[in-house]
Amino acid sequence: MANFLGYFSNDIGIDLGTANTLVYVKDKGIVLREPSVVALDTSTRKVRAVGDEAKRMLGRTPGNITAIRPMKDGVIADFDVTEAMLRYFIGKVSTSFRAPPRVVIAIPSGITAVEKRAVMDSATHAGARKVITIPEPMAAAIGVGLPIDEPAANMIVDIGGGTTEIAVISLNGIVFSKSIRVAGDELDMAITNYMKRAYNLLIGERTAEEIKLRVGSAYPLEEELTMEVKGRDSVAGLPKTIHVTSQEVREALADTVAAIVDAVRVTLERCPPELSADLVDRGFVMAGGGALIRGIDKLLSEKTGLPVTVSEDPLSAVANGTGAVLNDLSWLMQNM
Ligand SMILES: Nc1ncnc2c1ncn2[C@@H]1O[C@H](COP(=O)(O)OP(=O)(O)OP(=O)(O)O)[C@@H](O)[C@H]1O
Repeated sequence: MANFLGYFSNDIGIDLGTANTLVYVKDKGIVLREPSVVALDTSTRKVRAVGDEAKRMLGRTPGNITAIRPMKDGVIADFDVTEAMLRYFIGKVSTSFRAPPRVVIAIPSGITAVEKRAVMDSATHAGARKVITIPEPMAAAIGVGLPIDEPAANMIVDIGGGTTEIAVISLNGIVFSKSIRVAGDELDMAITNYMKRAYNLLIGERTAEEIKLRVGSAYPLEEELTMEVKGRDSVAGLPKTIHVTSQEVREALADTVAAIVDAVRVTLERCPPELSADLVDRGFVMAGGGALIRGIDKLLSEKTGLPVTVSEDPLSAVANGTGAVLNDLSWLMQNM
């Protein structure tokens, strides 16, 4: 029965993320990578733009258009808009398909049954012929190449936009997992709040993310950085420019980073002793865009005493994992 579902080439894997959606087409690899953002006409709710084009509009729309992120904390916040977004992305990659695609879609491990059903319905309404789900940390572990079929601990820490997923996997199964709704978006929010508190400076979502990317860190840097930040003075109401240092941003991020460190430690504390013993040598692998925060690997290694590796292309790990299982959907159905 191995591969009984695998004869068609129109199978796709989707990482439907809070920040980014990636689509993997079987035998082709990742063919689409766009922000999970949709711009809508305010009065008619008609979709005006999706993905990259819509993200450029975030915070800059006139009254008749709203740019929204339909996924929040790793789950669907707006069902209709998520469906429209998925329909657009699926349509974009499946122009050459003869039949509607079968879709493997990664979902957070902490999701409720109702939330899972919403994702599946959304993909079905968006044009999928069949929808199979895979827990995000499992997809990430497969995507980074961990030998999850071995009787040994494989640990993955995936810091995305809305959720941080931590899991210990052995013999194709999740032994223990923890999902917290604290990740990249919370880090951006911490920066927004800091700017308001320290400088009376109001900044938008995109600026907060840019500060994180350019000067954000979780561990002291060999050479600290500075950045010019523009926004609006909350008292005078006028445009204002300030200079912020990487030390300040690290301080702003500290509490949120600590919550992620805590979740990793809790997972380790719950790990059965034999698997803990494996982790002493094997350590864990980091994936998701949050793995790229400067020094987060160093901090986590220091706080856990374990070796930590950042995967080669952390932003693609989950999508690559969904792609890897497309070759053997029967494995997925047996194990998930
Ligand atoms: N170089 C970087 N440094 C710090 N953070 C980064 C970097 N690159 C991307 N990010 C952050 O990673 C997050 C997006 O990561 P990713 O695409 O893995 O998440 P997602 O899959 O959309 O979210 P989720 O898994 O929570 O649904 C964003 O918050 C983004 O700001």
